[in-house]
Amino acid sequence: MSEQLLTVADSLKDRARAALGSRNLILVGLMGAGKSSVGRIVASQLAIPFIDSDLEIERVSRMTIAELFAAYGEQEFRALEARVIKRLLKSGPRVVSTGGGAFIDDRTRKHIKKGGLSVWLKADLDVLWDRVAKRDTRPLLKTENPKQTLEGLMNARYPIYAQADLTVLSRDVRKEIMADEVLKALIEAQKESAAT
Ligand SMILES: Nc1ncnc2c1ncn2[C@@H]1O[C@H](COP(=O)(O)OP(=O)(O)O)[C@@H](O)[C@H]1O
Ligand SMILES: O=C(O)C1=C[C@@H](OP(=O)(O)O)[C@@H](O)[C@H](O)C1
Ligand SMILES: [Mg+2]
Repeated sequence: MSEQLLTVADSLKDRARAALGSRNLILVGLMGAGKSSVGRIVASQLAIPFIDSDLEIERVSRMTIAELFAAYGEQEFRALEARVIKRLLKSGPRVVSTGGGAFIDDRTRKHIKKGGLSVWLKADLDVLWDRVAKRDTRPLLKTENPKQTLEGLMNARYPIYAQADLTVLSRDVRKEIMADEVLKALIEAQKESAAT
C-alpha cells in the first residue's frame, strides 16, 4: 500500500474509534447479513474486544444454538439471549454481534438501545440466501422451503431492524469492505450528531 493510502486507512480507523468513544457497537440484522464475520473485522480495526452473542450463549450453556432450540424451544432461547446480551452490554467499548432474532425481542431491543449504538446490516434476499444456504446450522431455517421462510422473516423483521441507530447496506463485496462501510457510517453519525 502506498504511504498515502495507509494514512487514509489509519485515519478511518482512528476517526471511527474516536466517534465510538466508550460506547458499544451492536450489529443487528437477518441471518447471513454478515454480523458475525464483519463484526469481528470491525472490532479488530477499532482495536476493541469482539463478542458474538451466539458464541457467548453457546459458551455459557455448553450447548449449540441448534441444541438449545431443540431442547428448550425458541421462547426459552430468547429469554437466555436477552440475559446474555444485557450482561455483555454492561461495559464498553465492545463490538457485539447479535443473532438475527435478538433485536426483534422487546427486552433485548431495550438492552441494545440502552447499551450502545446499533447498526443494521441490511441485505437483500438473494445475498442472504446465497450465504445461509451453505450451512445448515440455523434451526429457524429447517423448514420445507427455507428460502420462503427467510423471505417471511425479512417481511416481518425489516420494519423492526429499521429502528436501529444506523443502517449499512450489506452488499456482495468483501467483508473487509463491509467493515470499512460500518466505520464510515459511525463517523458520519458522529458528524451529524455534532451538527445538531
Ligand atoms: N461480505 C461478505 N462477502 C462474502 N461472504 C460473506 C460476507 N459476509 C458474510 N459472508 C459469509 O456469509 C456467511 C454468513 O455470515 P455471518 O457473518 O455468519 O452472518 P450472520 O452472523 O449475520 O448470520 C458466512 O459464511 C460468511 O463467511
Ligand atoms: O434469526 C434468528 O432468529 C436466529 C439467528 C441466528 O444467528 P445469525 O443471525 O448470526 O445467523 C441464531 O441466533 C439463531 O439461529 C436464531
Ligand atoms: Mg452470526
